[in-house]
Amino acid sequence: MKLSLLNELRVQNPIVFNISNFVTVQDVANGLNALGASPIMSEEVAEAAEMVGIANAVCLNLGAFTERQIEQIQTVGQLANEQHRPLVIDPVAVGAVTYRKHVANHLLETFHPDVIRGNAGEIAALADITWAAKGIDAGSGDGDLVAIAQACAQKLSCTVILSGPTDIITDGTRTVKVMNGTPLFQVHVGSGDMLSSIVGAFCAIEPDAFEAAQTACLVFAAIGQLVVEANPDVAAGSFIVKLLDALQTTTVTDIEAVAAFE
Ligand SMILES: Nc1ncnc2c1ncn2[C@@H]1O[C@H](COP(=O)(O)OP(=O)(O)OP(=O)(O)O)[C@@H](O)[C@H]1O
Ligand SMILES: Cc1ncsc1CCO
Ligand SMILES: [Mg+2]
Repeated sequence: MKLSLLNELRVQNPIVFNISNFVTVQDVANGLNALGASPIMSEEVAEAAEMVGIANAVCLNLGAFTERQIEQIQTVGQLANEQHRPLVIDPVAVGAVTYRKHVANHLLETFHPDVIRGNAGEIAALADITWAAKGIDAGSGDGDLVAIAQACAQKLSCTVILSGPTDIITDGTRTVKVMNGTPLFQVHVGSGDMLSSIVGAFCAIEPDAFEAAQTACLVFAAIGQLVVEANPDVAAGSFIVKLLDALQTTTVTDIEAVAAFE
């Protein structure tokens, strides 16, 4: 685990270009900014090449696309591959809505992501494994989550993060589990979207996507856990405010004190 990447991120202030969704775009922008990266968003395909050109990483969130945005997402994904920018995909609700699964599968035939970050329902759907996803949430199933994440990584030849109470990070061969976090992440819509964009920020400074992904998961989950440990009465509303504060102020030493991974 390369936790020192957090210090490098704060020095390098990488630009992360996000196609976000209208629900959580502010969380994504402010989460990246607080942590020490430089977010930029765009919904216009005409500026796609220039946007990818200035970006150090690209994160494509499939949370609320329109037909027109599918074209933009495809163009940006292909440009990221051509211009060798690290590419992260967040396949929101592909386990619950078949249209989204078809679109995601089509997009993944047109470009290659370095990392896919989703919850159990989303990763199972991309791996074609049966799971009862529930809307944007993970839902329920009785499969082996490590096997599901590895199957998805092998099928799509990329690093996969299956997030939840334990985050599973795998490139299909190597696998790490991050046990930090807090259930409060689940009561803030956008926690997952923030994590996906932060994975992009770490990929901008670490060429090994598996290393970048696991560090991003530990940093984000541990910071959320530290917020709750320092503020036992925190609840849905104040959690996001304190989380943004902590993304800015938490140090590598603070994270090392609670880090739980294997
Ligand atoms: N029960 C839990 N306990 C601890 N941490 C959790 C729990 N559930 C989720 N997390 C953490 O929340 C973050 C977001 O992951 P999650 O799997 O909830 O994303 P998601 O389902 O895509 O969320 P979103 O609602 O934003 O789409 C991760 O850092 C994960 O470790
Ligand atoms: C609630 C919701 N609906 C579409 S995207 C989104 C935010 C989680 O990504
Ligand atoms: Mg999500």
